[in-house]
Amino acid sequence: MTDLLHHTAPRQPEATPRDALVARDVHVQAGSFPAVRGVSAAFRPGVFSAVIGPNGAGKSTLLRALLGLNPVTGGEVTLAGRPLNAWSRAQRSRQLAYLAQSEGLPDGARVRDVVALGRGAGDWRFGLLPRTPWTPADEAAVDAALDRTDTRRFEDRRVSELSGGERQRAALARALAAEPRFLLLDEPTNHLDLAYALDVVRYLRCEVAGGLGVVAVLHDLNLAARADHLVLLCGGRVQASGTPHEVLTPEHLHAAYGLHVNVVQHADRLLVIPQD
Ligand SMILES: Nc1ncnc2c1ncn2[C@@H]1O[C@H](COP(=O)(O)OP(=O)(O)OP(=O)(O)O)[C@@H](O)[C@H]1O
Repeated sequence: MTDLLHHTAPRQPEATPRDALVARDVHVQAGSFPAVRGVSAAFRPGVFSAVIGPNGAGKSTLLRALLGLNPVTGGEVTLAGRPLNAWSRAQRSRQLAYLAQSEGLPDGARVRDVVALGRGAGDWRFGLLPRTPWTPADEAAVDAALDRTDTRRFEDRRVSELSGGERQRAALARALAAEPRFLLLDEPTNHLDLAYALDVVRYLRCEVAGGLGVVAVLHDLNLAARADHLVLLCGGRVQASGTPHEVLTPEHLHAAYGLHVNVVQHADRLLVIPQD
């Protein structure tokens, strides 16, 4: 526990509030490979956390363990102080939303119907089933998610007619429609141009300001520098965690990526520039 407090937010008196999503000494096997080896980290509502690290560091495996999708083989994950497996699947899915790396969306469906899936209105793999009863609160949550991701203007278009960036925003709207306490995203800016990638980060920042806890796996360190809290993984272990200033140091990045980098302050944030 002491170690956990030290790693997460050393200057904040309440590093692990009661409503946090917490990994304590978590180990996860991926097949026979120990992909996550003793990770401790606390993720809080109202905080934008990013999990960074080189390819194969264990980022996706950790994210799936935080969602209860990968069983932990040691340690535990707790949500609001209760072990994740003490929550029913339905309770858990109301608290934790997931945006996977390659989010499969039903090509033939309208964007609005896809966003409605976030309310549990069916599963596209089994057909778009209307949720019953469908309430005004469900309708309002879909509207709000469309507005907050700027997807309402194409709510009647079919997924097959969207660009990659529009598709990603529709997927984000679907996740937000669930009104989760935490949103966990695996490389949400993958394949997006700079403008779309910044849009996604901007939308996430707004949600965080409204109290959502965001945990995003990010490869782009200059996007990750916009997060509040970073966890740098390497070889399945935490190399460093804390604020961007604490984590994005030439020493930590050299240890994790084997690269020499310069880290400079630009306006109100850090820029990581490889020397090679
Ligand atoms: N089913 C599996 N069987 C064996 N090894 C696996 C399996 N799934 C993942 N691994 C290994 O576990 C390690 C961690 O994988 P993971 O996908 O979590 O890493 P990552 O940090 O998300 O990587 P990337 O940035 O490349 O997406 C990798 O070395 C990977 O090869």
